[in-house]
Amino acid sequence: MPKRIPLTLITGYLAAGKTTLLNALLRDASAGRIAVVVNEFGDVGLDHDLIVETTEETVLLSSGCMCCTVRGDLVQALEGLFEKRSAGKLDFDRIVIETTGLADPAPILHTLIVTPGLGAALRMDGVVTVCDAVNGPVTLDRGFESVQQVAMADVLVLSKTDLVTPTQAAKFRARLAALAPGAKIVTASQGAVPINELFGHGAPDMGGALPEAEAWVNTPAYALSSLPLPVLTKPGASLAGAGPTYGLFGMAPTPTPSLISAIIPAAHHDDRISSVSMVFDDPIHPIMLDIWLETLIAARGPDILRVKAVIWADGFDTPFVIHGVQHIIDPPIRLARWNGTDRKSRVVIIGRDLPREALLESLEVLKTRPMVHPLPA
Ligand SMILES: Nc1nc2c(ncn2[C@@H]2O[C@H](COP(=O)(O)OP(=O)(O)OP(=O)(O)O)[C@@H](O)[C@H]2O)c(=O)[nH]1
Repeated sequence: MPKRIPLTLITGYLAAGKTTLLNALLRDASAGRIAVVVNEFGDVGLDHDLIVETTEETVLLSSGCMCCTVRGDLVQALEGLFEKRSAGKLDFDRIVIETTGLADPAPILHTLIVTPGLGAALRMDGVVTVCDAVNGPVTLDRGFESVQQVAMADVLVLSKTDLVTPTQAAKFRARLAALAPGAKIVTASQGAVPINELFGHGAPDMGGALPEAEAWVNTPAYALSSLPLPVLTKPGASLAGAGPTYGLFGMAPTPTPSLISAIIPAAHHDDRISSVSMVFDDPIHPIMLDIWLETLIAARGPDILRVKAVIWADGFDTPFVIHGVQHIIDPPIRLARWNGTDRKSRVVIIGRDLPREALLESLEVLKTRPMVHPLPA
């Protein structure tokens, strides 16, 4: 099977410093051959002009915000890059997409996973969110889009720290770390960031091994996180009472907006993000994994920002990596190597308006075995 091309998504709110980061990246000879897709909202593709190293490999999308209207264009642009590569007209080692400041990364990742052909040709190598130390705090207060961009990130690039005091920068950094406990935070000076800090943060591919997988899921970071998270289920609801319907979340599958706004204070967007993690010492039964995933997706698919998991399944001698966005789960990738002793499975879920306690309870189902009913005599 040909090696999949790593794809990095650069996102971040308006004027956060995305193009500055991209330019610095393209100037760095150690970054390898990069094909770039830029999405500029509006009639004039300004960012394209601003990209100093404009090359054959740069594709500009300008018909709207990538997460809403131009998903077809995005697919075409990427397919076009691969066609030229196959025809020997250009070559690249990775693809970088710069979104507009308004983009929600979830549907973009979703498109990349579900599009036939692209899913097999591309490997998500990470969501990089640029956060501006000057306007970032206010931006997070004002718009939930920017909070989601932070929550989904594998890497957070802190820009414009030269324009704030060290105390302000540290306070902002702490807020980012609370929103995205598993993300790496790096500081950029005019976009300059060491390449190894930006790349290599996606789910490991087939040849991947345990350390990579552990770093990607990063359960310890989520275990330490102590965000004041909303609880939507009634206290004491438990899996045991859920019965054969597997109503793991103890609530209606689609909560009404009025219920959400009644329970979650709209003023503090950060509180709407929840993340949970769990480590399992024993192998997980594949049927229980299916049941859990299907239930999670059916009940709360649109609110799932990421599911990251390394699963040691009953009956397999190497683990699987699972990556999900919204209601789409990427086909599991079976890792080639494992260290032979640690057979722990790790699961992280990042979502919006999700009941944290109920999510944790739902994960308990992965410790159980399917019930086997004896056949009638
Ligand atoms: N002082 C300072 N300015 C920066 C830094 N990074 C970016 N800028 C400036 O911030 C402004 C916006 O940067 P861009 O890179 O265009 O931001 P963007 O996120 O691509 O903007 P949009 O595509 O319009 O959303 C530019 O004037 C940059 O020069 C930094 O680290 N320090």
